[in-house]
Amino acid sequence: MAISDFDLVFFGGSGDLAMRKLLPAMYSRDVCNDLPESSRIICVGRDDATQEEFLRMVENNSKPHIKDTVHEPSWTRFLQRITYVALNATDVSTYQKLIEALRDDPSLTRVYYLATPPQLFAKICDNLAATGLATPNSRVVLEKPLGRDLASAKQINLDVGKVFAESQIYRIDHYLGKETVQNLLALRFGNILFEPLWRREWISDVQITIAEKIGVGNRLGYYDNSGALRDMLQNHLLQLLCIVAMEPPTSIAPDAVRDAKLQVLRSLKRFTPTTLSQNIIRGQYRAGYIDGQQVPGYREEPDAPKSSRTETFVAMKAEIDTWRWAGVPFYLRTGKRMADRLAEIVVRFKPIPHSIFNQPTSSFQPNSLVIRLQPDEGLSMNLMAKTPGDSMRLKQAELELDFREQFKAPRMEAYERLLLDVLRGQLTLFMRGDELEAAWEWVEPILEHWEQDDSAPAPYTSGTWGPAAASALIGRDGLQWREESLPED
Ligand SMILES: NC(=O)C1=CN([C@@H]2O[C@H](COP(=O)(O)OP(=O)(O)OC[C@H]3O[C@@H](n4cnc5c(N)ncnc54)[C@H](OP(=O)(O)O)[C@@H]3O)[C@@H](O)[C@H]2O)C=CC1
Ligand SMILES: O=C1O[C@H](COP(=O)(O)O)[C@@H](O)[C@H](O)[C@H]1O
Repeated sequence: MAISDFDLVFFGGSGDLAMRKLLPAMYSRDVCNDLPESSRIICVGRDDATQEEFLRMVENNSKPHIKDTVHEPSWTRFLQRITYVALNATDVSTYQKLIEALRDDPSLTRVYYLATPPQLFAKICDNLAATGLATPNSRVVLEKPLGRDLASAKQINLDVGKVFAESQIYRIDHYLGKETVQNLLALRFGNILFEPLWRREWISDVQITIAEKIGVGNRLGYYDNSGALRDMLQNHLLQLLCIVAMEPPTSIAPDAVRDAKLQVLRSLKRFTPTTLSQNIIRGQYRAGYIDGQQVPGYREEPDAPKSSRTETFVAMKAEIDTWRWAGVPFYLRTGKRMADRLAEIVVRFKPIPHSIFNQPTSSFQPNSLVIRLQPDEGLSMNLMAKTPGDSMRLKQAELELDFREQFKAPRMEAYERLLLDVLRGQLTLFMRGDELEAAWEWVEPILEHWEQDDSAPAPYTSGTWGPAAASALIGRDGLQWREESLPED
């Protein structure tokens, strides 16, 4: 679908996110000729920089983050789209500068992307309304964190909802922009093969892992107040779980998909005092080695509180109380400074009921489907196959689908896809307000439990797969995390 002419305003346009992700994403789409000729990008910050100074900042801080070789004429054209506006987003009297930078044409799409601390969302929306900028043709994009608990998420929904209709609000979860996540929809609902098996009768368990090698980097101020549960699990992991577990939506229309995801979130089994302590593990990284380089522990990171109890790792066993999923454990895990950068979903099927071969049933690895999001994007299906030769020996073999190899198409970063969707007015890959609240509602008892529990997160050495307790969590059910079940190289 073609994009019509737009003015895109990045509040926080001078910040880290805009420089590292948003502007490079817009350049990448521009170079592919996805943006209308006259469309404009307005970057807002407080700093009194001139247009020239700001463009130098973009040159120095944003251009290096473009993945492909920069095509200089396209880069020059891209810079010409950008206007820098210095204003204090909380001071309505400064918005005149923004009014002057915007084109006064109701046929244009107008997008306000709030890449600022969330404490500014309400004030920015109020000020946009007060200055007549919250027009019916405008859209607002909200960056995470979308709250730090249920009450603050509700407040954001309320504040933004006073000015913009739900159909104008785009809540970003960049995992939904990842190619494989959308491919999961294609796999489940574009094929007849999987859906009949996609249920408790055939699936034994599901593992979802997002492991990172990086530590907190320069985001300690934010992260120490957040932790892995708020930063990754409440949003990215739960969104992945929803797409794996949801009932077939009637179409790909935004509300059809979002209704189906909401149903999953509302069906997640609530934790009890017992399951809260048994089924959730939190950890914090200690010094160790990543790719042969020594790295400090979380508490030794610059500015980290020496006795911080913020979790940099979380693993849990979740369950979904529906006919389709009752009794199927969903193991979720995420952490920083882990052994590898890896994001994957592993769907394990039940074992065969009886062996007709001269091999015991226990020698048959149950089939599993591995959906890889990172580092590469693809699927692998593990099957039992006959080994070559004159004896009937069966061994595990892999059917592999590498999306990039298969389609030979250039890769699109998540932010590129999501920004295009905002500009097209396509809401399917964005969270609705009630989804956001349902996710917080489920997570909140965990946060409360940890607040009352004065024990520290389990330490784990950087460069490992997390605390031993995470292996014990899944081991209790006679299972292993996928990497633990793979043969050593
Ligand atoms: N950085 C990242 O990788 C990610 C960040 N986020 C979230 O995005 C948001 C922004 O993050 P990030 O870019 O890292 O933060 P930065 O601190 O780097 O940037 C904040 C931006 O907001 C602007 N800003 C702050 N207060 C005002 C104000 N009163 N008026 C106008 N502009 C203002 C700053 O402008 P100036 O400095 O000129 O005042 C700056 O452009 C945060 O909520 C963060 O949690 C989410 C995902 C990833
Ligand atoms: O939202 C976030 O995601 C990143 C990980 O994203 P990825 O696309 O690189 O997997 C994480 O590092 C960050 O802490 C979190 O805020």
